[in-house]
Amino acid sequence: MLSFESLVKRLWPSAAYSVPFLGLDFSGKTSLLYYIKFEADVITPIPSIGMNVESLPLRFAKGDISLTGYDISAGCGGPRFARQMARFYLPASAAVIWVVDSSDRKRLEESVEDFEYIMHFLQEFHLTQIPVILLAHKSDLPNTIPVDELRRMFWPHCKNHPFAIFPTTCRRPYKDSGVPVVLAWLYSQIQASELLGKHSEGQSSTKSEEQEVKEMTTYSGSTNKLARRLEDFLTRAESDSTPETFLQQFRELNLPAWDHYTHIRLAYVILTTYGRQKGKNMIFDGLQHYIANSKQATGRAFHFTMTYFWIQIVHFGIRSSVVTSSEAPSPHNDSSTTLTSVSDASTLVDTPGVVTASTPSTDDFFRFLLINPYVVDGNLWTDYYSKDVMMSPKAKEEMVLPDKKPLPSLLVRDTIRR
Ligand SMILES: Nc1nc2c(ncn2[C@@H]2O[C@H](COP(=O)(O)OP(=O)(O)OP(=O)(O)O)[C@@H](O)[C@H]2O)c(=O)[nH]1
Ligand SMILES: [Mg+2]
Repeated sequence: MLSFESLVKRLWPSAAYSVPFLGLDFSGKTSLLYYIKFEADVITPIPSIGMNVESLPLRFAKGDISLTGYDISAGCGGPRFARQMARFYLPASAAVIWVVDSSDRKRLEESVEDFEYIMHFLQEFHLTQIPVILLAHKSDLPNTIPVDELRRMFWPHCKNHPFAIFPTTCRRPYKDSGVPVVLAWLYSQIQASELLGKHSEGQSSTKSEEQEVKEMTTYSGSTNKLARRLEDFLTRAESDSTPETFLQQFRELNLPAWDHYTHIRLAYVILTTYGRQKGKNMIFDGLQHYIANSKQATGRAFHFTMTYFWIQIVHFGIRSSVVTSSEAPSPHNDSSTTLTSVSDASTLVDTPGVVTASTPSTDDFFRFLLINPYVVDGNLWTDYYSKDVMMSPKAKEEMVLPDKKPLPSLLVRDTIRR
């Protein structure tokens, strides 16, 4: 069984303080994350799936601090997906940032309800020292909900957490956006908890591993199907063979299993090792060969659109897993680019003739799963395709576009990166 500490160490390998941006969909989490990173409103976000993870090196008069900011979106797994995933991510947080779209009164109750769930979770896990920051976001818009009203609604759920509420916006110059005040408060809280020895390391290590495991498995709110599947995937990833052995097994028609986990790992290992252009063809050809020649896949037929769909989803997830410390010019940090990720993004560029292969480690796949938990959902395609379209003879033979919504766009992801 996996402990929180091991999960988090693999997810955020550096020593940075991890800070999740949580809140309802459309509240502005992704916008804020990149606004902080670039000190400017430079991205056009699309509804996120999975997570966006960014290094945020911050500079203050009293010293520097490195945060790993990430937003967990509701994503493809349904509106409750993010909160069901909380148990995997929150225990090592240095703070929790809850984003409210203060211009949206209609969804206020829903936001309070989800916030209450997260607070309840923190209580249950005795994570009561974690500072909680509520952002009354989109403060540039007219008729926003007054900060005092938000305080009255949210604060009672905060119990003993250090709590603060700030209006913020990404639509004003950085210095007038409210964000610098938020970060200064966060910095002071982290400093204070360092002095008192209460940083996450101390918080989670005060419990025995046995106690953690028991709580993980018995917590009433966290028993949804996808969370259990993620746990199952992570457990399998713990004891996987090396990527080289795995590829060898694929070539020799001798994979350990023929199931969703194996297919996702296959796409991941091939795309990260060979890049998208070459990898995509290897997956198409390799799967057709496997299905035609292996008893393991007896009765299965190659499905072109389904295969393409998963290549796209896994490729998108690989892009999301790249954490950089300063890959774009940031006023926080002007040192040269350093990639600290599972795989250098350049391995994935479709540039003919250029193959900058790098075989991922087993840990990399583990981390990929944590950042992109939605890939565990074998029915994810139903978010994009109707059954009639996906199961049509045409879709089995050739690539058919989704009829419900467009596939996640790699171009948008790349725009964010620049
Ligand atoms: N007026 C205004 N709009 C904002 C602000 N911040 C974000 N938005 C817009 O709000 C919308 C939602 O922003 P996102 O950053 O995608 O929200 P999110 O919480 O990440 O949404 P999901 O990924 O779906 O969970 C986008 O249209 C943004 O441009 C802001 O400060 N002011
Ligand atoms: Mg988002």
